[in-house]
Amino acid sequence: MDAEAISEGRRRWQARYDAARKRDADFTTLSGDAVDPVYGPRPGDTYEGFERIGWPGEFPYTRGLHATGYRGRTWTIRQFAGFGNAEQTNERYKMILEAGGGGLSVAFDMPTLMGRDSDDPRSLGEVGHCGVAIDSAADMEVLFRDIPLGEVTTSMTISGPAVPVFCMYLVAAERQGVDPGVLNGTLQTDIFKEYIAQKEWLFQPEPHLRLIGDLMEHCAAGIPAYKPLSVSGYHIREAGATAAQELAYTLADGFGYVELGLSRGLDVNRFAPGLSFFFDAHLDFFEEIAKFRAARRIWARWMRDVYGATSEKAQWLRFHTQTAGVSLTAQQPYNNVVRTAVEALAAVLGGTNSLHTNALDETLALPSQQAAEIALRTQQVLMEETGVTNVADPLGGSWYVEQLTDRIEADAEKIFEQIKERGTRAHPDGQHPIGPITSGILRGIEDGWFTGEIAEAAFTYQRALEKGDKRVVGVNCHTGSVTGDLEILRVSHEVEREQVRLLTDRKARRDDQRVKRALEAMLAAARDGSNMIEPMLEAVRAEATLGEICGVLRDEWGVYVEPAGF
Ligand SMILES: C[C@H](C(=O)O)C(=O)SCCNC(=O)CCNC(=O)[C@H](O)C(C)(C)COP(=O)(O)OP(=O)(O)OC[C@H]1O[C@@H](n2cnc3c(N)ncnc32)[C@H](O)[C@@H]1OP(=O)(O)O
Repeated sequence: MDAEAISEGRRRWQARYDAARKRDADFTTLSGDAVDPVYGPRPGDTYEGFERIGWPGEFPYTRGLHATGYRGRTWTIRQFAGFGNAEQTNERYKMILEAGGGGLSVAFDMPTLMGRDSDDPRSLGEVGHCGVAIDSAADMEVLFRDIPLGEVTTSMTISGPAVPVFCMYLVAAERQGVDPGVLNGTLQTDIFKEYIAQKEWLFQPEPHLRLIGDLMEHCAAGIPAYKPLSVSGYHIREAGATAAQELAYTLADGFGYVELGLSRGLDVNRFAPGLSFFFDAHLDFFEEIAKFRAARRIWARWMRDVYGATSEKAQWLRFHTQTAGVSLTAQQPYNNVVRTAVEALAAVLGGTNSLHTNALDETLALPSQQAAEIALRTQQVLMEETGVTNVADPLGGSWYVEQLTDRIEADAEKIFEQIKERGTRAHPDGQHPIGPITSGILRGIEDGWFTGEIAEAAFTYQRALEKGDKRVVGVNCHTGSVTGDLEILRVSHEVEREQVRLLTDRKARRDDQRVKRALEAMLAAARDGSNMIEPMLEAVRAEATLGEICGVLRDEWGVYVEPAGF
């Protein structure tokens, strides 16, 4: 790019920056020196390929979505939390908000994640263990007691039964007197990554995608600020994928949902802002920063050039990051605070919009109160003390980071080609039921391609670790010492007994006929192809349980069985 074009871009950025609101904060260095909000080539310099880097706040958004970077708004501190029953988790949320957490993030227990009630025989021993137990709208009400749903943005990590859980959230808002139309938050929903990596699916992919389409339609029409999909690379990475695989599979999944929206006749500029992303921040500091920068650039380009998005928000890739759970070690667990801080810094330098930092004891149990607080404070130390919020994309222009960004982008593009090619093999006539990328994803799930590729990458890493080529402190080098007693959070089995008692009591008090009629109406919608959200909401209002709703749909659509692979 020639010097004049670079200067022109800087002038555009400056105008945007000047017009935008900045936080009332000190943006000087620790020594008191002024720093610019962004740095770029010196006046008069040329820079080949600068259009791929650009300025924060403009296409292709490599350097961030906002001209002001974190000077306008810092990232959201969003700590993933939930355990025991709704009452206990509600207490933890109040602690998080009081300690300065910017938003909430619900972790559900395994029965809830699998669409089962607490009294289901398969739930035995799991109720309230890896998250909070939610059986019906009444639990959701307790979960958010004294927390104004119209004001706090809440993320819910749930995918198989995302839609009925979302309906419970809407009903909890109604019961608080909040208009559901003003809700802002995120539902994970992303089912592709369940088939690809995390394996918490319920139904066959096709009917499940139809249900997601209903959700997208409902939100685009009536809950404009809500993000009904958090397309997740985190679980793909944690299963052993490389950085480029994490990026490519996740963005491809995102393209799949865009194709789903388009196939339903929705306006891309209206529904695409409802797609957000969720990535892992692993330990290779620069590779992770490059991954985040490449993610924004690829997404913006595909959204504009392939899917015809013209509005800024429809081209934006917004993402939440969680530090890598898989990088934590049970050995010398206090070192995990350091690992998490480094990973969190990579996320911030990569311009994350929202962040969860893991607690040091998470390889052993759910976080204790103290470990959860240290994790939260880690973000606050980065935010308040280090100066990283002063300058947008401070590593932009680094030869290393720019080349890594280009390389990861090129690797991802190769993977998109492989996915597209699988789609062509599935539908050689070019008649894709949803879209070409979606056909490729569905074929890759069906024939175990994604799982195989991830397993291969995980195996390669494990072999390198065992040979000692890759080193982990406390595990295969510098072992011994740094011990100490950790307080371990244990969830009492009493929680399960109490939850089952509550559920039995609620079922005895509800109007069973109303529940039956509502479930039948929902089934009728499942069969006639009409949007299922309203009838599902009606069932939830009648206190139909999650297990009942998912049970009806399981019977109708069948459960998914994974193909065996070696
Ligand atoms: C591993 C575990 C498991 O499975 O067990 C999990 O999955 S845990 C998974 C947990 N998942 C999560 O927690 C997902 C969290 N995701 C989210 O919160 C969202 O989807 C998100 C990534 C888009 C972040 O949303 P957010 O509200 O926190 O942050 P945003 O970036 O959207 O910022 C909020 C508003 O401020 C605006 N804003 C932000 N920065 C600026 C700036 N510098 N200048 C001007 N405006 C700004 C945004 O445009 C937006 O407004 P406007 O909206 O008007 O544009």
